[in-house]
Amino acid sequence: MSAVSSSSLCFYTGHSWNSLKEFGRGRKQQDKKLLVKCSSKNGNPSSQNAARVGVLGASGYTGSEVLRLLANHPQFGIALMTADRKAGQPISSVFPHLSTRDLPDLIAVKDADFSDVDAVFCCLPHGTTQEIIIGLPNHLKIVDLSADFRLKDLSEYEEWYGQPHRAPDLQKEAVYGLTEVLRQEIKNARLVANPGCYPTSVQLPVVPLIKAGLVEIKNIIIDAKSGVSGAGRSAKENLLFTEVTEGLNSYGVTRHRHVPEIEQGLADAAGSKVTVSFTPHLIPMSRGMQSTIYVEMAQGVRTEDLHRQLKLSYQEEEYVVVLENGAIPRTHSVKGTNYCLINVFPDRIPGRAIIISVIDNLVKGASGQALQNLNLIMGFPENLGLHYLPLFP
Ligand SMILES: NC(=O)C1=CN([C@@H]2O[C@H](COP(=O)(O)OP(=O)(O)OC[C@H]3O[C@@H](n4cnc5c(N)ncnc54)[C@H](OP(=O)(O)O)[C@@H]3O)[C@@H](O)[C@H]2O)C=CC1
Ligand SMILES: CC(=O)N[C@@H](CCC(=O)OP(=O)(O)O)C(=O)O
Repeated sequence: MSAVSSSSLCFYTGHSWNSLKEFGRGRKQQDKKLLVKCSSKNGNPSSQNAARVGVLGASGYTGSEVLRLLANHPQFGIALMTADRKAGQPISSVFPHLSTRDLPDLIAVKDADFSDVDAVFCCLPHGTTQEIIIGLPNHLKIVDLSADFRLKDLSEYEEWYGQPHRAPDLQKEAVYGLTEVLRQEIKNARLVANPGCYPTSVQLPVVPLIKAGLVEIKNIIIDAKSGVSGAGRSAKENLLFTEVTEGLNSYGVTRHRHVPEIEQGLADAAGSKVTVSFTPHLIPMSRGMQSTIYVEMAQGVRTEDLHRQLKLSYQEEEYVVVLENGAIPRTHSVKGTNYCLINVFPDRIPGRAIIISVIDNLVKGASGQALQNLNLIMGFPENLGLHYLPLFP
């Protein structure tokens, strides 16, 4: 846990939750000190920025979120950006919303020189990622947002991603980046495999309950919904406005590539194999994700026990917030932020519980968690550059 003191601030968004922890006085003072060290207000890399960062795939959705977060980061300067089809274009034309005084108007390049760069966020499609990362110089710290280095078992990678892994040695070195669960390992990593958005929303509530032996590892059912930005920015027919709006689309039914990632994380918590039912859905909103998770409780366990355990597990955490009894997590409450909100409800079927977990797929589900991880690797407070309140409505 970073050296953050967080005080509770009460919010009222039409629902009775009040436990979203907000920016404590201690943390603001700490950030002020760091800001004094940073000469460049506009995010340009300067000798006084503590680290020079590259963003690979800066013209995509997660790349743009990394840039937005870096604009507000006192210690990271943006040293370079890469793109594929959009190489040669300035960021102000690729993302007009990012053409502000707080970001340098860098031109995206195809081939970059990394000699003067300390770390990269790799926001590229899976498959392409491993080919690019294998050619990067060894001095670079890498946070990879793709799925390429998440699965420890290479035969599982081949089975679910349809091709053999082409960087097996690097895969062995990678540390899975579920920050709240693997913080100590992440601190010492050179290559972090940032988790997928659905796996983040599922593992954060379920891992502590499995570790505590409060839920059975059989019969876990996950019904998950994602905003359309989860599918990336490149044009696809099934993502046209007309295809997506005013409807709900299930996809990957019985076979989505996040199944092995979820099962890997839950099996690590359980110490034995876990099999889940997982069905994702695309819903007509631009960002946000909800996982509704149905679990069977261990003999004699009640939902109050699950709630108490989650509160305990996350009491020191800034970004995972367990709501008060009965409060329903809403995607609106996390939009644009790095928070994961969780709550637990009794099912009408005796012995079962319903867990609801919400995140912003582009922030805690991708770029925000990636920044949390790079902060840890570079020895900065974990929450640096992540101080965003929800965009509501
Ligand atoms: N969107 C989300 O919610 C989440 C995404 N992820 C993962 O993060 C990664 C990035 O996702 P996202 O930002 O949504 O994807 P996008 O499709 O929006 O962006 C992909 C980026 O990669 C670049 N790119 C594509 N092909 C190549 C190539 N052959 N060589 C170099 N650059 C290339 C694109 O450049 P150009 O624009 O010029 O073509 C673009 O900058 C993916 O692996 C994704 O699965 C993880 C968690 C959540
Ligand atoms: C809505 C949508 O299409 N979502 C993506 C998941 C986004 C993500 O987390 O992908 P990675 O595992 O590649 O990082 C999907 O279902 O494939």
